[in-house]
Amino acid sequence: MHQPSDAGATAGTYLPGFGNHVSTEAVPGALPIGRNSPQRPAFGLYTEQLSGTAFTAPRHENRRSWLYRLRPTAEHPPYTRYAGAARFAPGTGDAPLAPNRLRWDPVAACAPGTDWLDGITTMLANRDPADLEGVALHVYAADTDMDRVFMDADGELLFVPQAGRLDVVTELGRLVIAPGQIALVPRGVRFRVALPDGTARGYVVENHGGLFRLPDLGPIGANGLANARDFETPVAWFEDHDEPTQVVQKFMGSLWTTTLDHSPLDVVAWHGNLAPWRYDLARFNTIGSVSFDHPDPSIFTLLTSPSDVPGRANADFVIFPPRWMVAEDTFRPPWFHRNIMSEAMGLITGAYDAKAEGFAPGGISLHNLMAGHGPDLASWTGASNADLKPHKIDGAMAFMVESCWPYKPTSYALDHAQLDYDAVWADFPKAKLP
Ligand SMILES: O=C(O)Cc1cc(O)ccc1O
Ligand SMILES: [Fe+2]
Repeated sequence: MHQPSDAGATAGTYLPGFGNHVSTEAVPGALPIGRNSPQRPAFGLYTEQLSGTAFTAPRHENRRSWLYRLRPTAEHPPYTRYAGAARFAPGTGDAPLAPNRLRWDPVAACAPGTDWLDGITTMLANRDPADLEGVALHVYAADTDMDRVFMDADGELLFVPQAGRLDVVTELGRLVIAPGQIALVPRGVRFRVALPDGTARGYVVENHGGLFRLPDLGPIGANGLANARDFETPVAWFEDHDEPTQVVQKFMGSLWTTTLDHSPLDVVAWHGNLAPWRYDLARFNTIGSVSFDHPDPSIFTLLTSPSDVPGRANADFVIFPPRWMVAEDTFRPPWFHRNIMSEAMGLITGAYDAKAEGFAPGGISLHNLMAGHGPDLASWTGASNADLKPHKIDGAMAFMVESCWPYKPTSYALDHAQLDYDAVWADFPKAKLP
């Protein structure tokens, strides 16, 4: 039967560090010592290796964990197409991609009884999951705990809550996150999401490419931005639940389902360096200009997924946290620019300094490669005339998923974009030559 909390550590027990080699057991003696695959694991547990990188990946990039579970994952009936989650993973269509800038208001409230999975709307995607490259941006709105279990074979999932906490119950442990925190579930790890506050909204970044890692710091030095010690990995937790459990998985862009006669969240012990984690954005050590000019936003990179081209990210996850603006003789908000990288942005709370209005918490903006963008007229006017005293941008948290691959909006997204986004850059006064 269901024995959540007594069967191991309760939610809220975490181990610090990013990408560490962790050993954790919810039942003493469950974890083999000195070998991965003993002939007869303790208690008749089943051994399983979960690989997040190729067996032969260089050692510093190699990520895998060993799981010791009540039943082997291999024991399952065939998958058939899943009929729910109508706005999840619908594909982006073959129509030519217009170069237009686009912006979206938050999605409408969900129908009552919608869980996190069925409450997902896919907004933007680039590349095919089978390419093992690219990223997708989904939003969710939900008001019901999941009974079923989900697994994404197409990529790792980065949760960015915007309203309401999430209790992410995974094969490798439980993570509770609130708005202002983020969490990552590796590709292939099964989980369900409960809503401690009854409702929840937010974003999910799905990364098909190289695993998110901490960026190199270059001249910044050995410390700064997101520090490794502030990431938290849950200890082992399992449920012993012999009841029918629906499993839904995303595989090659479509959703599939099967039903097990037990819960697959049955990993009693595990060790390795492929694991879920959570991180509090308030721990981000924000670095900026203390002289003049507005630095490139790469200074705010929290996580990076590299592509095959050095320095050109498959996806950078970048945040715009509260910070002091002190630069002298400087236009302080983001400048006008055109970028070879494609920029998808979301807003967790507050107001973004380049957009006076129209970019609401829960909304999204898209500036694909070479799209001219930057401050809207109101922000430009204000910042051009501001008294340049030290000023704190406070109470705001925006993020950007910057990708070398242009994003395609889904057909739902195209049908629901704001109609007049271009107008925010209308009516700039012409420069006057002497
Ligand atoms: O377009 C945006 O708002 C994101 C952004 C922020 C910034 O500070 C500099 C460049 C940039 O693309
Ligand atoms: Fe930009």
